[in-house]
Amino acid sequence: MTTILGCIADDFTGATDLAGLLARSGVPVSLRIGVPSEPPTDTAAFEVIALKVRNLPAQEAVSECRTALDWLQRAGAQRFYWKYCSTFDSTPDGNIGPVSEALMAALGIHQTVYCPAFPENGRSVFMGNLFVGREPLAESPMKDHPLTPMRDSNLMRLLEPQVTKSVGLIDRLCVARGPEAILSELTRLSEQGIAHVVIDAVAQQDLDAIATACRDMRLMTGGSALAMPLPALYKAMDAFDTTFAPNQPPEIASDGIILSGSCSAMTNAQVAQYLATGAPAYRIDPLTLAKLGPQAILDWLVAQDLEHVPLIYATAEPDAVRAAQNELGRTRAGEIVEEVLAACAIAARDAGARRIIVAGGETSGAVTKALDVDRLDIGKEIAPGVPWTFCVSNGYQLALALKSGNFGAESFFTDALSAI
Ligand SMILES: Nc1ncnc2c1ncn2[C@@H]1O[C@H](COP(=O)(O)OP(=O)(O)OP(=O)(O)O)[C@@H](O)[C@H]1O
Ligand SMILES: O=C(O)[C@@H](O)C(=O)CO
Repeated sequence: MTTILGCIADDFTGATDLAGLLARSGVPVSLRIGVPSEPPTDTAAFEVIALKVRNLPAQEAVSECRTALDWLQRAGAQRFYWKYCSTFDSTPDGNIGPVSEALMAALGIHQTVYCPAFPENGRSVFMGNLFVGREPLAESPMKDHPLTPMRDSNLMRLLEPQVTKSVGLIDRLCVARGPEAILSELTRLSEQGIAHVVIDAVAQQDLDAIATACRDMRLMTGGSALAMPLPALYKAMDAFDTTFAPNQPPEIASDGIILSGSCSAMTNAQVAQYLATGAPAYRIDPLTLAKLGPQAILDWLVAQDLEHVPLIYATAEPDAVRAAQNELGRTRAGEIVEEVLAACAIAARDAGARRIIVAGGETSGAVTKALDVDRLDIGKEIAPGVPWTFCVSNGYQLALALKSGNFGAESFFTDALSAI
């Protein structure tokens, strides 16, 4: 099937989030892990390429995203979506802005929109400021993120140092007037040379209006929720054939493992709640790991009964994360944890785990790469933005749930296990 929308996601949980929200419309969605080495065949109407580029140097991120764009263009896509985090995770160097500008240049377009709002998960944008629940981004737990601490809530100020062209805003007052008002404001801003337009949205109706206004844009950028209305809009435009057979989820054995590398406030609460169930658990201390290596963790894992779905976690409160980073450096602390959780995923799979739950985007990237998975099928949504996915790793059929740090209820881990 010719691809209608080609999507590039900057991390793996972001990719499953986007694929899950697109799949809510019942359309065929294919999720590729990394840019496929083969030319496109057997493509879906909606293709999502999961990359791990959020924390790379900007030039490397740009180069990977350009390669993804080329593949999606070869799949026939005419419209594209650049998916980043609903909490706009980035640094002054990027990578949201540099990738947008590179994709715009490659597509020969002069304007795009930015909207990370995801109202179902409490992310809203008002007067260009991003809120997490009722808190401005910079006052939310995101201020302590281990890799991209967010210390400003204003999306224009966050984006400006990342791009070379001008940044503007379409505010909620305009969005509330509907798609035509949004379109004419985009045109007015374009005439003023504004290339990067942040758009307010506090509710899904706002995102529906923005998506309607922008449905013909060659490149949109944002969180997953802005993309969610696109399948229905394209169907209404007769942009693709809507007859297809839905996939049947495979039967998956119940042995499993939970690997948590996210240190978000929500993951801390989810880990605490899972520990309270009495499930077997191992806490990774990055300082001990750096000193003694991973063997003790792997030995513990192979001694477990995977029917009880053990939890291995480095999840910690901000003070403990800072202490590890002060000693090891931010990048090294992150890397050694990701490496050991990736090694645990392989060991657990080889010991019979068929349900693997991973918390954290970078962590999910490391685990999925280690499992050498190249494609995920999208299954049932466990929580908004977190579907079960299915894949084959080393000949084994696995179910993977890749949970964004902040998503899911406190009972997420038990919710996931009972949703399959
Ligand atoms: N105790 C710890 N000390 C220092 N770094 C840690 C610790 N535990 C985990 N990390 C690192 O913190 C980073 C967490 O990022 P990750 O993307 O996995 O989670 P997240 O940001 O909460 O998730 P998402 O991107 O989906 O919102 C990883 O690189 C992980 O290895
Ligand atoms: O948008 C989000 O919050 C998530 O999909 C994500 O990108 C987490 O890394």
